[in-house]
Amino acid sequence: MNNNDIILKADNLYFSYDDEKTHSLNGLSLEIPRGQKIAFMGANGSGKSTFFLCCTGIHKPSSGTLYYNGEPYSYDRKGLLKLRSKIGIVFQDPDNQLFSASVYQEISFGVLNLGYSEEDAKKAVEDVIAELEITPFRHKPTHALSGGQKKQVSIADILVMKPDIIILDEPAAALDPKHTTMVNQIVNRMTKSGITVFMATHDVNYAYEWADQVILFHQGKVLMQGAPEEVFSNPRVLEKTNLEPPAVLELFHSLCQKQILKTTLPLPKNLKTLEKYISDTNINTTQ
Ligand SMILES: Nc1ncnc2c1ncn2[C@@H]1O[C@H](COP(=O)(O)OP(=O)(O)OP(=O)(O)O)[C@@H](O)[C@H]1O
Repeated sequence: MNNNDIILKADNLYFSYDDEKTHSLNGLSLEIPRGQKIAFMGANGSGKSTFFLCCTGIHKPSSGTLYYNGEPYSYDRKGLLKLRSKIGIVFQDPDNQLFSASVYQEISFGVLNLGYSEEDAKKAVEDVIAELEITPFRHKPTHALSGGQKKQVSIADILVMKPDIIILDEPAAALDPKHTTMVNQIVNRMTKSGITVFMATHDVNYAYEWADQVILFHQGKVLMQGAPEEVFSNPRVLEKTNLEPPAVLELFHSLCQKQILKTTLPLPKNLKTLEKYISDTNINTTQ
C-alpha cells in the first residue's frame, strides 16, 4: 500500500500506567488505511482504550512512535492542538466527556477553542445539531439529558471539529436498541463522508458486517489485522481472544457441513445473503 494511503501508523509502542513492570501497550505496531472502518476487538484489558488515548495525544507512549499522515507525533502545544482537531475520541461513558452546562455550549466549546470566529463556530454548531437531530433538546442542560441524548451530544462534540479520524469507544454501550440504531446510522454517515472510523466493540456480529478491517488486540499488541472474513475464520486467534465467530458464519458452515450449501460459495456478510443462498439452492433443487 502507498504510504499516502496510511492515515495512522504505530511503530513498536510501549505504555505503562504506573511502573515499568506491566506494559498496557507492549510493542504494538499497526498501520491504518485512510477512509476505512476499523473494528478494534480483544478481551477486556488488552489495551484498546490505552491505544486510543495514545492516538489522541492524551497519553504519550514511553517508547515507540505514532505517525499521523506520515509525520511523527509532536507533543508540543501546536502539535497537540492539531491532533485534537484531527483525531477525536468519543468516550464510552458520556459523563467523562460532557462538562459544559448547556448542550449548545458543550458543542461549541471545541471549535471556539480551536480559534473559530463566533460566526464560523455558530454555523458549524448549527450544522451538527441539525445533522445529529439534537434540535429537540438543544436548550437543555447537559446533566438533564438521557443516556442516548448524551451520546448524541458527545458525538456532536467531536464531529463539529470535522476530524479526519473519529474514535468511538464502544459507542453502543448502555444504549437501548432504538439509540443503538441511531448511533449506527450516524456512524454510517461519517464513513460515507470519508472520515476514518475506529471503533472498539465486543459485538462480533456488528464488527463482521460493518468493518473493512478488524484488528485483534491481545496483551497490549496486535494479534491479527485483516478483513473480517479472514479474522473471524481463524479459530486459533478467536480462541486466544475469547471471541465467538459471528452467528451468520457459524450458520453458513453448519449448512455447508449438512451439504445444504456448497462450500465454494463466498462467505455471506449477513443473514440476507445467507437467505438468498438458501432460496437459490431451493430453486435449483426443485427445478
Ligand atoms: N487509568 C489506569 N490506571 C492504571 N491502569 C490502567 C488504567 N487504565 C487501564 N489500565 C490498565 O491497562 C491495561 C489495558 O487496559 P485498557 O483499558 O486499555 O484495555 P481495553 O482493551 O480497552 O479494555 P476494555 O475492553 O475492558 O475496555 C489493563 O491492564 C488495565 O488494567
